Amino acid sequence: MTDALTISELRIRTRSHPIVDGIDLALRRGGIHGLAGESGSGKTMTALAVLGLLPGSMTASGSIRLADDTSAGVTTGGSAGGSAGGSIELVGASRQVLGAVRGRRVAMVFQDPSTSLHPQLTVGRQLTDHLRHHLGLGKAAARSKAEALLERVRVPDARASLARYPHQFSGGQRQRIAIAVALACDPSVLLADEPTTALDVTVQAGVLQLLRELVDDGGLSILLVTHDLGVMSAVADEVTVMRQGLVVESAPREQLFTAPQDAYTRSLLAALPGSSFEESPEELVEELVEGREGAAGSGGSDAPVAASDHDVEGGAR
Ligand SMILES: Nc1ncnc2c1ncn2[C@@H]1O[C@H](COP(=O)(O)OP(=O)(O)OP(=O)(O)O)[C@@H](O)[C@H]1O
Repeated sequence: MTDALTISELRIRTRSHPIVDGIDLALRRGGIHGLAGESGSGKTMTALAVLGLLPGSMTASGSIRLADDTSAGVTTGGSAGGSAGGSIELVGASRQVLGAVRGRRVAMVFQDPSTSLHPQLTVGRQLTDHLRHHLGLGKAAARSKAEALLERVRVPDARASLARYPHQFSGGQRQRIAIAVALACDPSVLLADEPTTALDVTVQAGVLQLLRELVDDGGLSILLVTHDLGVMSAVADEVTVMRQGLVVESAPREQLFTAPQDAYTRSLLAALPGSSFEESPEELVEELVEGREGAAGSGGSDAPVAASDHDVEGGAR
């Protein structure tokens, strides 16, 4: 299977009405695929369907296939949830298959990092518990991997940070820590649902840059759910636009932003300040943040990550 995740004819419905009405989406390996669209269009439910985490009142049909590069596969047989032809079907998968996929092959980060962090456990404990439970690591190995994970997501002073509690970090650093937890088992796919929406504009850039770096470093593909097309323009390689449970347009970033085919996409883009898509994602992130700072009348700058997150010094109490 060439793509990291392939969604085909996905339908999600409650007893009374459709939520997602037959969508297709291919998340390329080593790419960021943006899922955009108005509130209620079905973006979050699409992401939750990947992990089999839809509300109990909803059912899914169609197909979500996850590339399976391991020789053993997740399970030994069966068509629903089985590993076949180098991929694992997630729609209708058994608990056993979903349990093996969640957190290990596919991880998720949410708008509010507190969703994934326990307030009364140190960051080190949360990471090491996770690593010991999922990867069976010993205490020392788990601690050293936990420290490496915090370094990977650029939390300053990783070793000392292991002893701190989530409330001792700023919002941006908490989101980085939530990303570290998500990456603990080296998933191939990260579902990021509005990961920067709750953050200050200056902090958003650092987190977006981190997502880009994680993908560029190799081994990770990201489905980035956001209503914010500015964020999309900065980091996504491809963008799918949803409206009322349907895909209205799906295209590479440049094409979508410079030659949108659909009237709804055009109306969303009309609200954005113009950008040149010849620039690198890093330049676009910078431009996005500068534009927003200007609009917000902020005097802040896109300083290096630790400073722009005004973390540890500014955030740790
Ligand atoms: N627990 C639930 N039970 C029933 N319907 C729900 C539930 N959660 C969400 N919905 C409905 O499902 C539809 C799709 O919601 P979803 O959260 O996927 O939208 P979204 O595109 O992610 O929007 P937003 O950007 O506001 O999060 C909406 O109409 C919403 O009202």
